[in-house]
Amino acid sequence: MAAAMDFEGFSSPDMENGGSNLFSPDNDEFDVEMSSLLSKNALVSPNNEEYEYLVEVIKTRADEGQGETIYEVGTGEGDKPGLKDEDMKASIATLTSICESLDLQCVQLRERMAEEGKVCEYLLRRKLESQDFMEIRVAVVGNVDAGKSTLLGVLTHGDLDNGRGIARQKLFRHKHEMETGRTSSVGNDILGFDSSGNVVNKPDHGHLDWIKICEASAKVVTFIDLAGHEKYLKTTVFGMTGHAPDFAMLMVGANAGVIGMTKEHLGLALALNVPVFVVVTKIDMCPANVLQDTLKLLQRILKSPGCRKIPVMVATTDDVVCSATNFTSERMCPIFQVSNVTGENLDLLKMFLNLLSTRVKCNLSKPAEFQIDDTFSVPGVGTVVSGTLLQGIVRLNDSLLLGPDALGQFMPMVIKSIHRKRMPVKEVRGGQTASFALKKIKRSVIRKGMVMVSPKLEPKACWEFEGEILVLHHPTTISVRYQAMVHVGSVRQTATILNMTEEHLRTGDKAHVRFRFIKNPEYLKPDMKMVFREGRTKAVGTVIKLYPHVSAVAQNTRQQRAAKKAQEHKHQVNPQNEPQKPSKRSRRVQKGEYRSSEVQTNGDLQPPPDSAVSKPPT
Ligand SMILES: Nc1nc2c(ncn2[C@@H]2O[C@H](COP(=O)(O)OP(=O)(O)OP(=O)(O)O)[C@@H](O)[C@H]2O)c(=O)[nH]1
Repeated sequence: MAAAMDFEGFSSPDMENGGSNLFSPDNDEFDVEMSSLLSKNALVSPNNEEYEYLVEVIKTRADEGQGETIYEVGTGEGDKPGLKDEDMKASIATLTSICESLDLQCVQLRERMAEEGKVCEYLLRRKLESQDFMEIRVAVVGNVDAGKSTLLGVLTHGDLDNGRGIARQKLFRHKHEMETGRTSSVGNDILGFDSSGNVVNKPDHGHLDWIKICEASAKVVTFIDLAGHEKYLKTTVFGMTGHAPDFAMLMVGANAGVIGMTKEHLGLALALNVPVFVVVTKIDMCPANVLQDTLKLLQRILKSPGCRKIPVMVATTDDVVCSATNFTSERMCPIFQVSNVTGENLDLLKMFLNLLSTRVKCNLSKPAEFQIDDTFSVPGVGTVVSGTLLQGIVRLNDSLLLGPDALGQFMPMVIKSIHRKRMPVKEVRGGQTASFALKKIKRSVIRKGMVMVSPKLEPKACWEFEGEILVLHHPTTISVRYQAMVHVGSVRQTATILNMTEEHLRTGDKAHVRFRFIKNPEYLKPDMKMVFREGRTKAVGTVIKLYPHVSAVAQNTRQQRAAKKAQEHKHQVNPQNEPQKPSKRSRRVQKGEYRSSEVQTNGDLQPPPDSAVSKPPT
């Protein structure tokens, strides 16, 4: 039961989502007597025992795919692919009945003729409660004017563009963006799909109600719209690191081609291990020869030793199913050609987005770890932080630690309310983005790069860390004491090179480098991907070692004041009961280290009660 790969030069029997063979003998629960389950006829007329086993297998696959899987009917181990019409009918009936028992929606994706008959692929997607939905994050990158905002406007609002920027108007957030037509900040737009894969976005007078979209969706794709202009590169890098995208959508204007920041953005996605797919826009206004030149150059760049990608042109629904189910393999790079004005091929792109499955394994059993990417002050609510829950589960009223502050300390805080895509919820799970309202925390104490973690993690901040880096570009040489901006997760801070394994680094060099943040200690973890940049200088790499700073948990100021007051009160009531530790000077006086003339009669130098000096000071 393996999905066939139609693409030249690319065959991956070991696919992560669709077509993976769960009946393989490696499966622990595999029973040798059930070898019939490996056959393409497994679903034709299973007996009770076989049926139960099939239910279990499909349930496991759906669980592993966070609620969905792609299932192929008509292929089997050692069999020539294809089923006769009658057998296919019986198989589909069995599959439908299994899906009903598991509350899965079963939608046919494609049917093809193989050697011995038909092969069909189905999307099995769990029908989720209105409060729950799967989440995919797609970073949208590409050079200025490639059509990023326009495509997002068209996809999320359903109306085509006029070629003069009408679709993007719905997305701009700042007045200057309206005036210049340029995106400058990280923006989010959502596209919801129901369990059958239909788009649920229904704008009301141009306005999208996020809560309605989420309630009607089984899967929500969040687009992280990043700026294309070089002067906003810092924001773009932050979007790619701080917003933890599952995929990157690289946009290329067909007529302009691979220009400006296109290669830069592609390199960034590659460095951060984010799988990329390409969307070539404006095919309605581009002469055929120019389009061909753009596609040729694009393919050449993707195949080059620096990228090592396998470009796949997506032109049919078959191509969509194959590329979506094999996309997480990271080496494959699907290429779409669309027009935001005529709508050509937008259906293929939507189908592809609907089939994408999240890359991030959400470790729900691990202690919670939330990466903050923004803060807000909401009237009547207070301080709100937004970001991504990297692991664990966070529920209402949970106590977490917020930090690190400038001293590297973490402050206890309580979750007052939770929103997912503006919808109030009771909990959020690993891999999902959310906003939390925090009890009694001022917005001014929070900065980007801070985290909120479970106290079980015993978080430690670090001023210094070691990274294994590769210099992608530097006009001269990098040496010790060089300073540049480090991006790791949502951390964005200047760091100095303290030392490194090479004396100097030039373009193309690799080294182990020890960095020190200049302003605040930060919460990092080994294996995080990092970008180190300043102007045109760029290095990418991985955090390999941390030098942890203090691991203190700060009391919040109100608690501190209350504790201090209680202490003072105790002393006033009966100061003799709990003598204070004598000062260094009074201890010396006690030991006769000072001459009597030096002894003054202020309280500090009064001989303390015996109990306080019973032990020699250490
Ligand atoms: N004819 C045609 N015009 C398009 C298409 N897509 C976008 N445009 C036009 O191209 C121009 C630029 O599009 P934008 O969406 O602003 O480009 P962008 O990539 O978001 O640019 P930045 O936000 O500055 O990074 C607008 O005038 C759009 O109307 C298309 O498929 N066909």
